[in-house]
Amino acid sequence: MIPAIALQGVRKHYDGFALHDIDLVLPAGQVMGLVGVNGAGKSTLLRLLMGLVRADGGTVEVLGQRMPQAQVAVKREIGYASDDMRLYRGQSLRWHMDFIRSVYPAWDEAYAQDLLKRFDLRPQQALGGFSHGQRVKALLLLIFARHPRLLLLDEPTTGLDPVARGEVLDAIADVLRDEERSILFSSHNTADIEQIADSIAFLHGGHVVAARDKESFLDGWRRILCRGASTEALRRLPGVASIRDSAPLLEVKTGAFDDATLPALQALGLAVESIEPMSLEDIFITTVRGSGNA
Ligand SMILES: Nc1ncnc2c1ncn2[C@@H]1O[C@H](COP(=O)(O)OP(=O)(O)OP(=O)(O)O)[C@@H](O)[C@H]1O
Repeated sequence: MIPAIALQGVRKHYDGFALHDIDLVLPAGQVMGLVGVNGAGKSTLLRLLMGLVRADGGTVEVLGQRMPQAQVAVKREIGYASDDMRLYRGQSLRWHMDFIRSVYPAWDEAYAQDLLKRFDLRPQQALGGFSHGQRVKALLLLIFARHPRLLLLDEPTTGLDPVARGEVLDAIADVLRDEERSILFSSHNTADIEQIADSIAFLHGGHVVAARDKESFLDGWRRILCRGASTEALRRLPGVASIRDSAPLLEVKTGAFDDATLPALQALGLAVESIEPMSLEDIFITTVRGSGNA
């Protein structure tokens, strides 16, 4: 099946910032979470996918078509939510719904009505009077109700209160339940990503520092406490990303935990005291600190 997104060797340079050789594939029907701190390059990557900016090198394919060349055709199939999207503050949500309905034959009014209720939005109210959370939900409603094949959501949950966050995440999860839709969404909130993503990419300093499916991310990382001394051989063990000496124990974080890990530690004279899974947030921070891409 044609992937929803395929980036190969993509580069983009700005004064003081660059995206470096980005390779990323989002299979059709999956949700990918793009995690990165402020300024990591998340919005730039999404703009490249939308054809809003042109890459300096590499290839960008969206729904099987080259971007930005195919952007006119492909954009009809993409729902893009970001700060770049300008809604008319003086017009009501109903006005926006009618406008999009007139342009997109796939507009689903019953679904739009359902989302109005779930998001507790008043369609006659002018958008200028909406709170930030209401504006985000209005934008998502306008996108979701036209059933795009691919959703590109740039930090859809940032700045939302916990209730609104839950509503938005549930709505995103629902989009996938009914049909074969693909979603790429960015966030610096790892909890949101953990909740709904099938795969995760960490972006830092313009590099993809890790990209895997969620289960293998969580399965592969462990925090191991042991007794013994840190050595060069320990630092060189596959996957070891951080070693902290908090005497009398040594804390080792590894991203390549498997059956060989404990025998390897024992062979170095370390006595393992405990092995704990790691949260996605801890995995992200450890990966970023160890990436060398400040
Ligand atoms: N058009 C542009 N011209 C010059 N620099 C740019 C441009 N667009 C983005 N940048 C720079 O690229 C870097 C990455 O920005 P980007 O918005 O992609 O990051 P981000 O991960 O989305 O950050 P945030 O979480 O703060 O939104 C920043 O240093 C930004 O200043």
